[in-house]
Amino acid sequence: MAPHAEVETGSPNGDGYTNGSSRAAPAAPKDLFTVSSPNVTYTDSEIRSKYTYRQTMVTKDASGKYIAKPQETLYDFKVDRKVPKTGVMLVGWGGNNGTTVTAGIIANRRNLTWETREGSNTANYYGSLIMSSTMKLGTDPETMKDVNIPFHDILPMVHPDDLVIGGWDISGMNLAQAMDRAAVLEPALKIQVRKEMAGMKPLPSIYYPDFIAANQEDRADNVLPGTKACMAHVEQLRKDIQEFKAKNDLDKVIVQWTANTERYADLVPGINDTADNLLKAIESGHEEVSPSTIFAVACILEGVPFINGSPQNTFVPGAIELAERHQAFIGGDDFKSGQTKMKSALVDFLISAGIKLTSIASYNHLGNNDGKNLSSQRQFRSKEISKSNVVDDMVEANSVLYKEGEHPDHTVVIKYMPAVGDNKRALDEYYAEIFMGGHQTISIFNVCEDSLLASPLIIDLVLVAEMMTRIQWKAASSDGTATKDFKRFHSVLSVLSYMLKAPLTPPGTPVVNALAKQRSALTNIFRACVGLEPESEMTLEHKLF
Ligand SMILES: NC(=O)c1ccc[n+]([C@@H]2O[C@H](COP(=O)([O-])OP(=O)(O)OC[C@H]3O[C@@H](n4cnc5c(N)ncnc54)[C@H](O)[C@@H]3O)[C@@H](O)[C@H]2O)c1
Ligand SMILES: O=P([O-])([O-])O[C@@H]1[C@@H](O)[C@H](O)[C@@H](O)[C@H](O)[C@@H]1O
Repeated sequence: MAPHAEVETGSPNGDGYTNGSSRAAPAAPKDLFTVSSPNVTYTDSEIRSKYTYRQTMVTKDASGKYIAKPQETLYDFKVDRKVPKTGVMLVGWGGNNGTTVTAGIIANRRNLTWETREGSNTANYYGSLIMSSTMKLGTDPETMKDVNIPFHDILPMVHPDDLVIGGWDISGMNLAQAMDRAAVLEPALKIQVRKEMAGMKPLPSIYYPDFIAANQEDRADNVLPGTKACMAHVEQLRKDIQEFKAKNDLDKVIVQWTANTERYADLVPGINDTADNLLKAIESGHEEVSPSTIFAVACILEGVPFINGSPQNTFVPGAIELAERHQAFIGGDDFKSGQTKMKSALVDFLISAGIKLTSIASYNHLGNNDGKNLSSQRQFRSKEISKSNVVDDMVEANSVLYKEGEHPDHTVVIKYMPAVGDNKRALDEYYAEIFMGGHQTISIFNVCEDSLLASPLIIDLVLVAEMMTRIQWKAASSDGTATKDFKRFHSVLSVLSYMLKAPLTPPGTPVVNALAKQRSALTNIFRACVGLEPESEMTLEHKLF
């Protein structure tokens, strides 16, 4: 993996920041590969590629027969090679995920090891697609074997060790105290990061009690004045971001919501249906504007990518329109960490194998604060939606098994059981019809250590969102004439879908939940940026000889 800058351990200054100002700028990573092609050029600052995007457009003739027509579109991609000094601000920084990902990055940066009863552990980024998975670069012509590279090396991405971390929380505990409260990490690890984390204190946040469970009130001792939307809150959050960026001498900031799951906001015409109405609603203090939407608006106006790791409908239509207006990046919803990640792979396998899944029963219980918040029906409803819709695209794509509107029974249950803490238990039963009236029953018992599964996703979401800010494209029209200037991808980053249960997509575009398809999309978009063809498993070189 490309080396990254040796950085000092930020000596915290206690006001919600690690002291990034003394940190060295990330060294320019040494390229693991270059592409030798007339369609790809490298300069010190950019990678340029000409990429032919091949699709098959399908129409119907008068008789109703499909007509499949191959179509090619030539794109120019431009990638900024300069890896920026990047900070991440977590909303809910003092939570289980926030403290765990912070400790994890510190431990990796310092290459810590710690003893447990099973033996010695060394810091790693397992569970991060970007940091711990590989992709096939190509084939060795001598051996005809695959050449695989670390996913992180396909494009000049930020290294998580170099991330500067800050954020907000309605709980005023410093990160060391909050790490103890979370009860996720081993004492032998905690003791090594405690000093640094003790100096990290979340910034006060906005708290509108009606949006999260009432049982969260006892944590809310670090809040800004005001319990409903106002433009002062938007401006304060923008100021927080500006100060974090300046104090830590950052080039980029990414903001992620890993705070509690909120209830859904009602979609109210004239209030949150358009960008202008949403801004007016904030001005007027409308009670249907949630804290997460306030954070989204602040980030959009500040030009900072905002990602929602929880299931609520943060991105009301007005927020999406505002993001499009400002060409700001947004992404969400709801980290896909354990039970649902498994589901989005297993359901894809079953249905694409022609097995008719007829029911899915997903039960899970957990004992962390997330579970406590989700014990409230309105907050659970947000999660139930995101956990239930994950099979829709796979079912709808198979008209052989399912008639129009037909789908498997699907139930989701979440219970709060304090005893198990962060070690969520997921129990699933998949019931399917198979050949000639047979049935297949798959029962899974899956202990998901929630925060240790979610933390690598938080990192991947930051790395991919930041990378997307350095990629631009323009399309040569089908007649080959050059078209408009370079522009960024659409504001809604559906490319983040692999890490999310309920992927947000540009209005009117389809939602893909199948895990393999999501990974393939991310992989092949990044490959296209360096002029490489999509990964194909055809391996004709092994078949046609
Ligand atoms: N595997 C996972 O852990 C996982 C997977 C998918 C989604 N999620 C979602 O991620 C979120 C965080 O999970 P967690 O386990 O860290 O929960 P947590 O309850 O431990 O942490 C949430 C934190 O948010 C803080 N908070 C609440 N409202 C806030 C506000 N308005 N501003 C700032 N801070 C606020 C709380 O004080 C708390 O510290 C939850 O919404 C959860 O549903 C978690
Ligand atoms: O990602 P996943 O394991 O399917 O879903 C999880 C739920 O099972 C769990 O109840 C909830 O607390 C987590 O926030 C997460 O959403």
